Amino acid sequence: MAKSRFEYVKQYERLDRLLPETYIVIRIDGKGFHKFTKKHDFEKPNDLRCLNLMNAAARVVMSEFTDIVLAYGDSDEYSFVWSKSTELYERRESKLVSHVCSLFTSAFVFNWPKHFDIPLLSLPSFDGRAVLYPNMKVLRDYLHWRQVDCHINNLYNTTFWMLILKGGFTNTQAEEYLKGTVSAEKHEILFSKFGINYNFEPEIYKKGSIWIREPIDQEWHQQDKKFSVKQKKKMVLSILHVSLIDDDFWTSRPFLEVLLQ
Ligand SMILES: Nc1nc2c(ncn2[C@@H]2O[C@H](COP(=O)(O)OP(=O)(O)OP(=O)(O)O)[C@@H](O)[C@H]2O)c(=O)[nH]1
Ligand SMILES: [Mg+2]
Ligand SMILES: [Mg+2]
Repeated sequence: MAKSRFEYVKQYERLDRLLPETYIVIRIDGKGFHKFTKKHDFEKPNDLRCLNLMNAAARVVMSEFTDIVLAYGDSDEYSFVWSKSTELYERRESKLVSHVCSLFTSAFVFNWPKHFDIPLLSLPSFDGRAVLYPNMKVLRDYLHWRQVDCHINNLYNTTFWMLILKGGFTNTQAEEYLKGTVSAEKHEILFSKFGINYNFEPEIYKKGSIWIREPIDQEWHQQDKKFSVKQKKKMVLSILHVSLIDDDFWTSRPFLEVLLQ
């Protein structure tokens, strides 16, 4: 078929194939969730309904894109880690990022009524970015970074909101009170003022959530070779709230590194 004289405009499009043989991480983050959570009167500092909804939306994304091996989420963000060898959409960044973002958002909206008994009062949206990591060390350090961030924020927010909700502090007073305090001091404030042992706080708040694709057959847990497509299709998605920084997370699940290849 003859090309139209307008066809030349295609040349203006940009190639955006992501570097091969690198781990792709797509991180999405809620737009203006400070305002969104206020509007929907979320519980402070953690609203379990929202965390469950975020986890449900992440599960939808992982079910749709089987080259995502694991995902880590906390607060209003989620990181999706793809196998190094994925060739989905020829690794085109805009295709991958926009699909993940829009599917996550529609799953969040679609599943809202299952988690909240109030209607949605504004339209949530999520930004997205792809970052490439060249080896397992940096990939693991990336996940550690997000989990440490979750821990630091949660310890701060738990102490901050206790001071306000139970301690009678104003926002400004609580902020001033916590300025410059280290972790141990926040633990101490929680314990001495409110009788809270931070270590006993729910793991989902302290560690965030991790979805993994997991073989159901125990033998596959030991496998150090590649998985067949048939085996991959039979895998299940499991959610965990554990330390990613622990070597144990990886050594007890050797199939993850195989899937990530
Ligand atoms: N009360 C409450 N607030 C939450 C919860 N989860 C997230 N948030 C709010 O969402 C915000 C997320 O932080 P950010 O992603 O840095 O900020 P943002 O307002 O979404 O702004 P942008 O991401 O830059 O668009 C937090 O600062 C909280 O205000 C929750 O479970 N309960
Ligand atoms: Mg946000
Ligand atoms: Mg955020």
